[in-house]
This record gives sequence, C-alpha cells and structure tokens, in this order.
Amino acid sequence: MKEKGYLLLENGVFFEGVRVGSTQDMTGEVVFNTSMTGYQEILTDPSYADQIIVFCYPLIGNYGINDVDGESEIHALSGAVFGEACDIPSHYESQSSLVDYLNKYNISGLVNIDTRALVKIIRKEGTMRGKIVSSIHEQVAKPFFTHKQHTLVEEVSVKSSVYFEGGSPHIVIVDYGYKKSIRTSLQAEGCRVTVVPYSSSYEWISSLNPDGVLFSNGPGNPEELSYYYPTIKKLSESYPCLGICLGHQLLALSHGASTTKLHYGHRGGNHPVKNLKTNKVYITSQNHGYEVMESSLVHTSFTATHLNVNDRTVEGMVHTRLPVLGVQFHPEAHAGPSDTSFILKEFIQLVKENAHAAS
Ligand SMILES: NC(=O)CC[C@H](N)C(=O)O
Repeated sequence: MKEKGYLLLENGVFFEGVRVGSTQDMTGEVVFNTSMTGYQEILTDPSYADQIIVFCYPLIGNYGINDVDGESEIHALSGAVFGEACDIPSHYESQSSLVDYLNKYNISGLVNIDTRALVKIIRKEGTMRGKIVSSIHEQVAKPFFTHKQHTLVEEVSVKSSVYFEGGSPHIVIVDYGYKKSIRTSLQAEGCRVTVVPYSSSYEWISSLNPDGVLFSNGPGNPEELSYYYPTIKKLSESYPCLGICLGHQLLALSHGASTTKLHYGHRGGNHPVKNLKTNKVYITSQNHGYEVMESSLVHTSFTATHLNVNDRTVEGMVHTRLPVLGVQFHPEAHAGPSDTSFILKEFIQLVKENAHAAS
C-alpha cells in the first residue's frame, strides 16, 4: 500500500504526495535543483546536509543508481522531493532503482508532488524550511528546526586524516564535506592527496608538507566556522590555495570580506559564469545558498574574476599578491558540466610554479 505523505512549508502551504524511502518525518531547508541528470551525485553531495532537495526535472531515476557515481559515502541530506520517480531504470551500469536506493539508505522521499508549483513558491518567497511528514495534523505548531549542538560541517567532515597515494604535487584537502570528484580530479592530474578534518590546526597541516591546500565545499552558513578564519588565513599566506564553494566563501571571510544569503540559491548544472578578464562565459555546476558580497572584497586583497551572468553574484576571485584563488561554482562537475575542469589544472600548475619558486 502506498503511504500518503506531505511536504509542509514554513509559510503554512503544504503539498500532498506519496512517501518513498524512509517514512521518518524530517525537517530541512527546502531547496531546488534544476539539473536534468546527475541525481545520484546530488543525493550524495554532503553540502546538502539539513536540506530537503526538490528535483525540478519532472522524471528522476531513469538510468538507476550505480556503484561509481556516489560523491560520498554519507547521505547527509534531510530528504528528497520528486515529481515522478522511475522504478524501471535502464542503463548498463544500473545496480538499483532510485526508490530501492532511498530505502537502502533510509532517505525520506516524497513523489507525485507538483514540483513546478512548489519551486514557484520558493522562487517568490525565498528559501524556507519545511518538513516531510506522514500526517499533516498538528504539524504547524511543531518546530521546523531540529536543534543541533554542532555545526553541519562537523557531521560530514572526516574524523581523522586520510592519505591517498599518488605522485606530485601533494595537495591537502581541508574537508568541510568534500565531494569525491574533487579528490579524484586531483589524483587524475597525478597528485597525491591528504584529506584532513575541517578543524585541523595550521601546525598539523604544515607537518604534512603540502605543496598546496584546497578548501572544500560543505554545508551550512560559512560564518558558523568563524573560529577557523585565522587558520585558513595563515594557510593561505603560506601555501598556494584553492577554495571551492564553501571553501571559497571561507577564504573570502578569513581575509575580511562578508557573505550573505541568496534569495533562493543556485543549484543546478547550467549556471552561466563570466570570466571578467576574457569575457568568456562558461556553463557551470553549482550548489550554493550563500555568496561573497562583491562590495566587501575592497576590504581584502582579492579581486573578483568571475560573475554569475544571471544575477551578478561573485563566482570567482583571485588574490592580488598570493597564489590563492576561489571559485563559487564546481570545477569538478558531478553533477553537471565539466567545462571548467581547467580550473583544477590551473591550480596544480600554480602549485608547481610556486614549488619551483620556493626551491
Ligand atoms: N556546495 C557548497 O560548498 C555550499 C556552500 C554553502 N553551504 C552555501 O550553501 O553557500
């Protein structure tokens, strides 16, 4: 028997659908992703911790779930909402259906939702919290927040350092909830990689003798990590650095810039980003709810290198003196286009050049 379920929004509006996966009631920030494909990568991106993902594309699950495309072992999201979930997938790599996958990993899901109407509300009123529940009665009075003692990053970061064999250079990833594709892109370029917990000290990281440091993507408000700004700043003054998404925001904040929350965020695989030097536009993969305020970069030695063509948010920056850069989008792709994969190559080149300069 199919069990009825509801998505209740903080503004009182609710949508009725059918429960799939875990039938546990869940709360989270309701965000939408416009990607047509890449649902497995999206469901396993740790940056979605404490969020309910609404998939805009009406039919999800067509090519099933495979053994290779997960971006992390963790399923940090609070829940997922679909128009239709395909239960007869077809693909040579497919190992299970989307619904079997949601069941296996205890992910609360909801199908048969008018995602178009739902996304219209979020676009108009802005991102808000919501709940996936089995019964609507008496829900409005119950809180939309689950009180947490710790930051979301603490939930998803590695607990101790992990080393991945490879050649040169040696890159340390400071893990705020990193996507596997960031590491594998570095390894594909010949790097050896050490992934360290988000709370690692400057002394610990420098004892690993990195040639470069990469601050990863991750969930939540970057300002929750203000305690770590001095460490991040010191690392960026000592090593070539790249920040991706949350890592980009943290680099900016640690140098004195500010961040603010976007009305409904950028989550999808076709966000146009303009390189301000060349005027070239790249189609990028994105997943962020906060932005670095362009006006605040004057308090730092960073200059904006990329802007989002849709709303002019800062999508990239470079330090004027140090070999340090940040991108708000995802050069590692997965989900989404790999058109900006050269950013990772350029970072490795920067690391190599600076290693030569130092020796
Ligand atoms: N993917 C990310 O790193 C997201 C960064 C941050 N949590 C934001 O929503 O803006």
